[in-house]
Amino acid sequence: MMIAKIGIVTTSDRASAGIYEDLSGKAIIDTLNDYLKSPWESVYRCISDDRDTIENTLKDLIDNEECCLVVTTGGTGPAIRDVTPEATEAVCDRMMPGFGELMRSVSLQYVPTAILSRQTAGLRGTSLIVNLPGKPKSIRECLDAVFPAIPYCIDLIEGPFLETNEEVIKAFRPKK
Ligand SMILES: Nc1ncnc2c1ncn2[C@@H]1O[C@H](COP(=O)(O)OP(=O)(O)OP(=O)(O)O)[C@@H](O)[C@H]1O
Ligand SMILES: Nc1nc2c(c(=O)[nH]1)N[C@H]1C(S)=C(S)[C@@H](COP(=O)(O)O)O[C@H]1N2
Repeated sequence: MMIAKIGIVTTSDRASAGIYEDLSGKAIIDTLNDYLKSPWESVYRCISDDRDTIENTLKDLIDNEECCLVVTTGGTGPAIRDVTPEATEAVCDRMMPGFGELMRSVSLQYVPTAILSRQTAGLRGTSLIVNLPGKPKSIRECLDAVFPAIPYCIDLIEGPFLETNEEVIKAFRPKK
């Protein structure tokens, strides 16, 4: 069976400088370990909120590491240093706006400031990039909402077959 490589990118000036531990990157890895039954391998990066660094990291994870999926955390808000959505859009050839729409909508159940996240998603060639907010607790809140559609999206871009632990999260595949 093909092992899916999944990129995890934390963009945070403070986590990358070691001022605090990167709990959000860890939360992505823990969540994917919970969700996925099929074998997968994480390729992890914790970087500053610098736009060129984010773009180069995303390109490296997709073009060289061959990740079928890259999940980012942080840098989606309105602060001046928050540029993850712009970096994502710059490296993608097609955007997937439904991800941001759904995550913002679901996140409103948890925080009234959900609308402050400009999180998006898009395709670079045959890889999917999904932005999550920076707060550790937002990771599961957002992934629980959008992950059911991710395995089918990866099927459509001809990536590896992602199988989930159905008691934790059920992947929805409209066509067999
Ligand atoms: N990767 C992370 N690991 C642990 N806690 C985080 C992380 N990212 C954000 N947080 C927490 O969430 C709070 C708000 O997140 P926010 O995205 O504003 O981070 P931030 O302060 O912009 O990070 P930075 O300024 O270092 O890039 C932070 O103050 C921090 O307590
Ligand atoms: N699910 C969820 N979404 C959330 C949050 C949260 O706690 N949970 N925090 C919001 C806040 S306070 C901000 S400022 C934005 C942007 O966060 P970021 O700059 O860390 O990416 O995400 C928003 N979306």
